[in-house]
Amino acid sequence: MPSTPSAPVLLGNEPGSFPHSVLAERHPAVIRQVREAFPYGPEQHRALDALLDSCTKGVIEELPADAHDRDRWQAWGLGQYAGRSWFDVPWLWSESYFYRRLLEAVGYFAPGPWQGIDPFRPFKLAELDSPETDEELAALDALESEPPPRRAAALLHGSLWGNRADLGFRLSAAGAQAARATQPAPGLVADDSETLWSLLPPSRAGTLCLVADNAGRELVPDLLLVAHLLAHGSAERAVLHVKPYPYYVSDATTADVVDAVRRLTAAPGAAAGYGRRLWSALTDGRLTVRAHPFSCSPLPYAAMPGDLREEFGAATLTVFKGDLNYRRLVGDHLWPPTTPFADVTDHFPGPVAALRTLKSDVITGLDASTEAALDATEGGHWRVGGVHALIQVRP
Ligand SMILES: O=P(O)(O)OC[C@@]1(O)O[C@H](CO)[C@@H](O)[C@@H]1O
Repeated sequence: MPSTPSAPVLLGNEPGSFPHSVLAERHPAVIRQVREAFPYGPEQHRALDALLDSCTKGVIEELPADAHDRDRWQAWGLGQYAGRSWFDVPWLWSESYFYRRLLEAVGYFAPGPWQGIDPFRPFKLAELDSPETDEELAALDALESEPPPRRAAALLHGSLWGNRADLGFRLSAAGAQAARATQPAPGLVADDSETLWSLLPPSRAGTLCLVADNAGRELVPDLLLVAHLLAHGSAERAVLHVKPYPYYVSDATTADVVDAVRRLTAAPGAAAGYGRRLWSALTDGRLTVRAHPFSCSPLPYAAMPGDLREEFGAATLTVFKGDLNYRRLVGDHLWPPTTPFADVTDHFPGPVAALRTLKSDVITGLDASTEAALDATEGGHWRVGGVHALIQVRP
């Protein structure tokens, strides 16, 4: 990336900054929420107390000697960061490690009765079963009479704005306020959708990779978009990348994909048809689910391993959903907002797109006039408020 100016890596150690608020306020709230959602035993409560203490006042600790993924975390930088404050290491690293330690505290990894029990599942299911989801699915009926390109555009926007359905974000006051302030639908700060569609013509054979973000009300529209693209020949195959374990509260795992597809098949109207098509695409291999360990890595995608690089390199297009995936795609730096998206993604091995609502300080690819207008009307809040969105593509 020779022409890209360097920019500072985001850390969480500046009081008053968004990253600091996530470490100091959102993480304790996540611990509280999880503790209240399950009848955990004394050992788990003690482990949650210890994590709360460590992540707010203590230092990053090594994983237990017998942890199944100790070597992996060493390779991802644990040796370098152990002993340092959670606030002084790269913010992305600190957040990812928090979720890893939270799962350990509730017994998610250890053989025993709590192994594999997703501590965020009650919140994800509540959202999937909500009346809002019913309404969104009912809206599909009206789309049926639209010509396929208009339907595709509507489904793309459904998937994009579905990214507001992020349960971690709603844990912070700013997030809740932003969700209220978003009526009617706010504008896009960058829109490369024409380029995106040019990479997915109806006759094109090829593989679409979609790197999913949140379960529930984001994953459902993601799946609807994938079903449409498969049905209309824009992709011969699709690969849905999900998280291998629960992460950032509402990130989608394989279990969440199953819940979402079952929700669709059981719905009335057109939604059930989408569900049946997805079910058969999963069954015959046109749609596959991948849960690569790197999906929960604390590192940017520039550092992805060879197998993933090969896979993305062979895809017609890879779509990254959501704020965190955007941070990992472009690098978690405080870039000047006009830094070209093509420059910060030139490490990526194939055509790549980002669909994201803006919920953190990282931003690239803006016009100078757009940046100036946003700053003038909203101060810095537009970066983190979840009110704006972008569609960016590097062919
Ligand atoms: O990736 P998502 O679900 O769109 O958003 C993730 C998020 O809520 O969590 C991070 C802070 O904890 C930020 O990247 C962003 O605010």
